[in-house]
Amino acid sequence: MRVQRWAELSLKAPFLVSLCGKRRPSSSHPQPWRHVCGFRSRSSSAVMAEEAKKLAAYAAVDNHIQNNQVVGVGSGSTIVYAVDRLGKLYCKCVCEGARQLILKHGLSLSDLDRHPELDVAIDGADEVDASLTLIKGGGGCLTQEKIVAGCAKHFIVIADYRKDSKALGQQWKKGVPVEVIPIAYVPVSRAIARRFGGEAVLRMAVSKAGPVVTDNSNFILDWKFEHAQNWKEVNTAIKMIPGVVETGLFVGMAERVYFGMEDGSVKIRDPPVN
Ligand SMILES: O=C(CO)[C@H](O)[C@H](O)COP(=O)(O)O
Repeated sequence: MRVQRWAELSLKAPFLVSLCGKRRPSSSHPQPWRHVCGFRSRSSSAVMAEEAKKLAAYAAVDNHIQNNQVVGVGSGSTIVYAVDRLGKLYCKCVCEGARQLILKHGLSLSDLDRHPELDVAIDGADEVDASLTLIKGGGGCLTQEKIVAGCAKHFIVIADYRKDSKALGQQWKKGVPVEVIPIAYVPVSRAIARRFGGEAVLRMAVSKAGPVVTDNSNFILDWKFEHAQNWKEVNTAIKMIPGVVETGLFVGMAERVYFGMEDGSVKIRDPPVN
């Protein structure tokens, strides 16, 4: 589908569905969006976050993914809905964090060895600012997700309304995840705090003793920053600290973000035109 460049556009579900050219509302069915996409009636109360995730995921898949494409798939609770929607297509998925989910939906699983270039990648986010800078890594998969997104011709993000921010830190209070080589976590934590302020705290596991260990056998620091920064510069500078593997700052990567909104609409945000 042709990607149009709207600065920001809010679509009601029926219009969106018709825009996709896939499920044109039929006059014989007064509320087709309820039926086809599981949307709530527009007259009902505000949609819950879970339903908003689904709205965003379905719209993004319908608008950006076609049969026979190779698709990078992230992880998290929002991506579950995207995989559900992908289940109706024939495509190959490259994904580490949600392998079982991909297989469960009968989708074919591939990897970056066989497909180093992806047609599109789709993923959730913990927060999205006005410039489409993302915080990711709440689930600890930031490094693999950044690699997959970086291999894609188009990187599309899906989120519910709670992730929509003007500036990072407004909504997501847990800080920027930074994946570190285990022996380096104390020096890296001190270096980040000294250079950029705030506090970088070792993420502890919930159902086991000790720190969270990533899929790459590393630790995660959650950097609770104090104020807005130049995220591109900060991302580059943190990555230069010895022992840092990757940061959860995704700067200049997302091509479009779909937010499922409380009123049942889907809001699309593209990067600002400079
Ligand atoms: O970055 C991620 C995992 O590392 C997720 O994409 C992010 O945490 C969003 O998750 P959810 O869709 O559950 O809110």
